[in-house]
Amino acid sequence: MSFTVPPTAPARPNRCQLFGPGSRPELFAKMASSEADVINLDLEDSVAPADKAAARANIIKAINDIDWGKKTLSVRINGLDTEFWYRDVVDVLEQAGERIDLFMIPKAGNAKDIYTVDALASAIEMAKGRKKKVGFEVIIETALGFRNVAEIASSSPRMQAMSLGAADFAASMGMQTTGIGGTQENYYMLPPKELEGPRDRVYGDPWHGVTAAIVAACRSAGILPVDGPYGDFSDDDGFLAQARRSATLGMVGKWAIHPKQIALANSVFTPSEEQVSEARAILAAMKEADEKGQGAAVYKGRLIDLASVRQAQVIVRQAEMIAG
Ligand SMILES: CC(=O)SCCNC(=O)CCNC(=O)[C@H](O)C(C)(C)COP(=O)(O)OP(=O)(O)OC[C@H]1O[C@@H](n2cnc3c(N)ncnc32)[C@H](O)[C@@H]1OP(=O)(O)O
Ligand SMILES: O=CC(=O)O
Ligand SMILES: [Mg+2]
Repeated sequence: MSFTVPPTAPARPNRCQLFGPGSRPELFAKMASSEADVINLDLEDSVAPADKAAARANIIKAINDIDWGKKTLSVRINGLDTEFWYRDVVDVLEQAGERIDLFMIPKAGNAKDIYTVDALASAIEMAKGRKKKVGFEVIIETALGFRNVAEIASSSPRMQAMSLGAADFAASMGMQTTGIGGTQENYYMLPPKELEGPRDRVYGDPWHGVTAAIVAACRSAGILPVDGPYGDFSDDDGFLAQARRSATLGMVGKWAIHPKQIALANSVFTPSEEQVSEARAILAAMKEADEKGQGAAVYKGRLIDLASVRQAQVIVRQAEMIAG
């Protein structure tokens, strides 16, 4: 290990973040009774400009009136390049009670963006005598945010999580797609032409680079890396494939933009019984090896050592944290 020890991420489940437009208050009670760990009430891109004020009022009322249970409750504010964001922060922090947990800051470009919202939130919290400091989560969804992902992740003690926003990210990067996340038709490789046999397409993952960058930034800053939206909510298999790739790379959860995606996300980001018992078996085998004074051992024909212990602990800790 480096002498620099990264802080640990918040120990709370974040397997699924369910979004709903602030302009559709009829959805709020359904969101509260869902199986999502995190609720994101949206003031940004799912709310038309003419509806922003009404959506703010809806969200303030919902924060105050609805029983959100143990869920993490987050409000996505508008981007810092708009005329809306300051009023989102001011109205919510002045008028909503302490039940709100997080602001989600979209299109984060650099640490100064987060500092700006931090300064405003801090002033309001002091003025209003709020006891609980609101936390922050951000979306990496621009080329600038991708470039500055590490400074954004460690920009404020309020930071708790960071999501990949595939739709805006694609737009900002100039990617040739209108799909929101997942496999892209033209992102493929072919076997070398010298090889015999059919040249079937092998699809790559166009989100791999930014996903790995987000995970590294989050893990070294002690915050939670999260995969964002999968737009085609009629494609369960596509959602599962995208979520499994993110989970394999270290993300802890994924957004749902429709309630049918909640169970899919929860299934991927809850370690399965097989994964947990395999991890526990590795820990037991290493304990036995340790008692014999060995740092490495053979488990089911493969090497395990102290790194395997750390890998197994990730899965066991995740399962225990989710079980509560
Ligand atoms: C790129 C980004 O920024 S993504 C993040 C921002 N986007 C969003 O927040 C969009 C969130 N999702 C939605 O607004 C909606 O789900 C839509 C527009 C995609 C589809 O809405 P609908 O056409 O009403 O969906 P549909 O008819 O399939 O709904 C089925 C049921 O789920 C409910 N439902 C739909 N969306 C949600 C939701 N987000 N949360 C909770 N319940 C919901 C409906 O009310 C309906 O309930 P019912 O069976 O009791 O009548
Ligand atoms: O905000 C989310 C996105 O994908 O864009
Ligand atoms: Mg976006």
